[in-house]
Amino acid sequence: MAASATVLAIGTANPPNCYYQADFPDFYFRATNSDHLTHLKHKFKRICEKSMIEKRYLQLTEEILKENPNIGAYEAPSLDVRHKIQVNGVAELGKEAALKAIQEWGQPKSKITHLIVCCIAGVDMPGADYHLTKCLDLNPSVKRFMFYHLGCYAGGTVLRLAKDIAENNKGARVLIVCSEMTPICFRGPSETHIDSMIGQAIFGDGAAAVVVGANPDLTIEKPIFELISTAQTIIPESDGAIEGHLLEVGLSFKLDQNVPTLISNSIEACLSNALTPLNISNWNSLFWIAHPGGPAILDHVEASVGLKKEKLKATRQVLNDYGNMSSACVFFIMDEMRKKSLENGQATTGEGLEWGVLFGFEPGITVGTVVLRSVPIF
Ligand SMILES: CC(=O)CC(=O)SCCNC(=O)CCNC(=O)[C@H](O)C(C)(C)COP(=O)(O)OP(=O)(O)OC[C@H]1O[C@@H](n2cnc3c(N)ncnc32)[C@H](O)[C@@H]1OP(=O)(O)O
Repeated sequence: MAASATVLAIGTANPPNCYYQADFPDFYFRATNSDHLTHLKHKFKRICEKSMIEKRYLQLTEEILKENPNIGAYEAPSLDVRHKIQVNGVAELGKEAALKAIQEWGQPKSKITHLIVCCIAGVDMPGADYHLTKCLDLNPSVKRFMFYHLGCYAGGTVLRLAKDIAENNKGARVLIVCSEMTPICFRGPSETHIDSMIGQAIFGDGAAAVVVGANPDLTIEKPIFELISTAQTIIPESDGAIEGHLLEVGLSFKLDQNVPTLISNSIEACLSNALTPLNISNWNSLFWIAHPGGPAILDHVEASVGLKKEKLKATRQVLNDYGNMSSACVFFIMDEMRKKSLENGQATTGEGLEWGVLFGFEPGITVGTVVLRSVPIF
């Protein structure tokens, strides 16, 4: 095995409350006391129907919303209560995912040398990295990195950092935890802020954890994907297309209607930059792990680079089963892909293919790219 960093284990977790998309408009309008806005409810139903999501998991329940009506208002001071729910929530969900990853890795926690934690919500001091170190009983001297408020490209960002750490610190084993929760941005509907309603229709809660290390000891460790190279870029002329502002009323999202076009217009250049060094120019020869921002983005990407339908199968499956869980999504897709590859008797963890690409994107619009190499399945 080459010296590139490898993903050695993956764990995922979701809150227990499962919401079926078919029932969500009724729940959302009832729980936010908005049933009288019938025109908006019809529009929200249309958006949910087109979301290509079957179900999502959310920490918020009708009970919590009844007890804290300001969370369900469109615009009411509610940061304190949202914060209270999330500071513990992100650490607890992250812990569940981390324990699963550590269990799969099969090595003692004391071997974890670095911890990278990433979440949009729950900004606090000390941060979720501190709480996870404590509640996972990691070495108190574990080297910690905390990323708050990045958004969906962060899956690529944390892999880039983990790769650099693992390849430049002999024996390093890096635990990444991405824990994403939506109470920070849940709010009632508004006629003048349809893109906020799109967020309510697509975002879900979930956490993912992975262990990354270079030069794995193949007698006790089992690589899943190799991390070959990483890149990040800002899409031209995309200023302000995706924004998130943390306000007294919670996190307020702006999603321009041309986001799918902006992303799909830039994808070819990102692929060329990442894969020309490997002499790869046939995008259908790759396995794909694309952050599922929304079905329109996936459709536009497919069309713009001529992808065959099956290329985004794992991505679409995760969108269908969990919605858009921001930075955690790409790790759910990695997990789905390696499991399906095994189940289907394919030769590698990447649907039988050798090379793959991982994409994340976020406010900026920033695109993060990671070139992956699969591992043979014996
Ligand atoms: C959290 C992060 O950090 C990063 C992220 O992932 S950000 C999230 C990025 N995702 C997106 O921007 C969502 C991309 N959009 C989509 O996937 C799809 O447009 C969708 C699921 C929302 C709707 O599906 P669609 O096939 O496009 O349906 P379409 O009929 O065009 O749109 C449904 C309605 O929503 C409206 N709409 C769609 N996108 C909109 C937008 N960005 N702003 C306002 N309205 C919008 C349409 O005008 C339409 O309204 P009517 O029914 O009244 O005509």
